[in-house]
Amino acid sequence: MAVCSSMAAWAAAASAGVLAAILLFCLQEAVLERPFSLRPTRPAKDMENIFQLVRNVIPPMTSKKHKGQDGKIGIIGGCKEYTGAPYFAAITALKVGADLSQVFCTKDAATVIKSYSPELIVHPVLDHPNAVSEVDKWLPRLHTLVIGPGMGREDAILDNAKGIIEKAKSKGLPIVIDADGLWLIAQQPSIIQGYQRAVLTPNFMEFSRLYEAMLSEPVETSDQHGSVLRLSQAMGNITIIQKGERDLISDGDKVLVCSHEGSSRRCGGQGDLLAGSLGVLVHWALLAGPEKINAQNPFLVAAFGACSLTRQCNHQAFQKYGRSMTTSDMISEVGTAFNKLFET
Ligand SMILES: NC(=O)C1=CN([C@@H]2O[C@H](COP(=O)(O)OP(=O)(O)OC[C@H]3O[C@@H](n4cnc5c(N)ncnc54)[C@H](O)[C@@H]3O)[C@@H](O)[C@H]2O)[C@@H](O)CC1
Ligand SMILES: Nc1ncnc2c1ncn2[C@@H]1O[C@H](COP(=O)(O)OP(=O)(O)OP(=O)(O)O)[C@@H](O)[C@H]1O
Ligand SMILES: [Mg+2]
Repeated sequence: MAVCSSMAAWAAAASAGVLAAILLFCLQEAVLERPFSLRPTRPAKDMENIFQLVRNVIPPMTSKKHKGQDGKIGIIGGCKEYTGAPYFAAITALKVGADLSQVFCTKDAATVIKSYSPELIVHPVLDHPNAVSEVDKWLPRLHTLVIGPGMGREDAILDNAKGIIEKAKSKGLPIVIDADGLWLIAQQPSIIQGYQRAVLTPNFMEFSRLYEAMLSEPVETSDQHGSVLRLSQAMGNITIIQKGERDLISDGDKVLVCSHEGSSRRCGGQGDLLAGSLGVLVHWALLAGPEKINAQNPFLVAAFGACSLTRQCNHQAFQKYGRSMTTSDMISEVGTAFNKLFET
């Protein structure tokens, strides 16, 4: 770190007090530059090895398992305009290690998404008159629901999504809400408020919309930690990932910061990859049980894992493709990124 290496030159001229101030500056910089830093309301020791906690929840590969045991993820999204987003989320869930990935989209998006990949099970039901009951039939066979990628904002679809969320909550299903699912939540926060088995994954714009809807004031950009903490508390301690240059993750009690190195490439679809990976990690973190995660909030552990993985995929893909990198290139990196972060 440049400022620290030139400290020797400074030492000759600086008094002990100034030197102490420079040391403090370096230490602070070092903390902020770590892959994560923590601003807890409780002692930092309990989340120190957050990476290890993520590793602890990854299920072992054994011959004793049957198809589906490592994860059955449902994606609610996909419409005429957006077919890539649900595909990105669904295929990422499989690449992270889920066994089955199902997309529930509108009729005219289904053939398109099916054409992207034979691995996905695609249901053309989201604009069906009985969409809610059609999806409800599948909920008992899913571990996590990811709502929003490419869902669009048509009133009829948003109404169906609201009904699907109610059904999922009644079954205690963990729910990731992203993209246009967050548009719905900003209009009607009570749909999810207080449901602590949900994780919200807003980008800058989605966070601002939700924050203003819940706290009736603009986001305080100079106090990012406080803002994500306050929004989580206002939502009833739902876990929130505020995506950005650094990802801020809060359950209303703690704030984790994921600043794992990514790149300066901001192509569309990266949030959809994050949402799909989060769907799997939430299932694994809940399945692992409290002893594997130091009795921490499983949604915090899963969120940190998904943020780190997404940024690592970005970093690896950018190394290869630079400015021409796309989210599809990132998806090709999921296996090696996951292995590098969590299995070596
Ligand atoms: N290939 C696809 O099918 C894709 C579909 N997508 C879907 O598109 C729908 C709308 O998503 P959007 O993210 O565009 O909608 P938003 O309403 O969140 O964002 C609208 C616009 O805000 C701007 N913006 C984003 N971050 C910003 C920042 N930090 N500061 C200032 N402006 C910023 C961007 O230009 C963005 O398009 C969602 O359903 C999403 O899933 C996207 O995920 C991208 C890829
Ligand atoms: N300025 C930045 N520097 C580094 N990484 C960033 C930056 N902004 C966002 N990211 C990372 O990019 C990923 C996607 O965040 P982004 O804000 O683009 O989500 P999004 O808008 O929902 O994406 P999508 O296009 O899929 O909807 C996250 O992993 C986030 O950490
Ligand atoms: Mg998004």
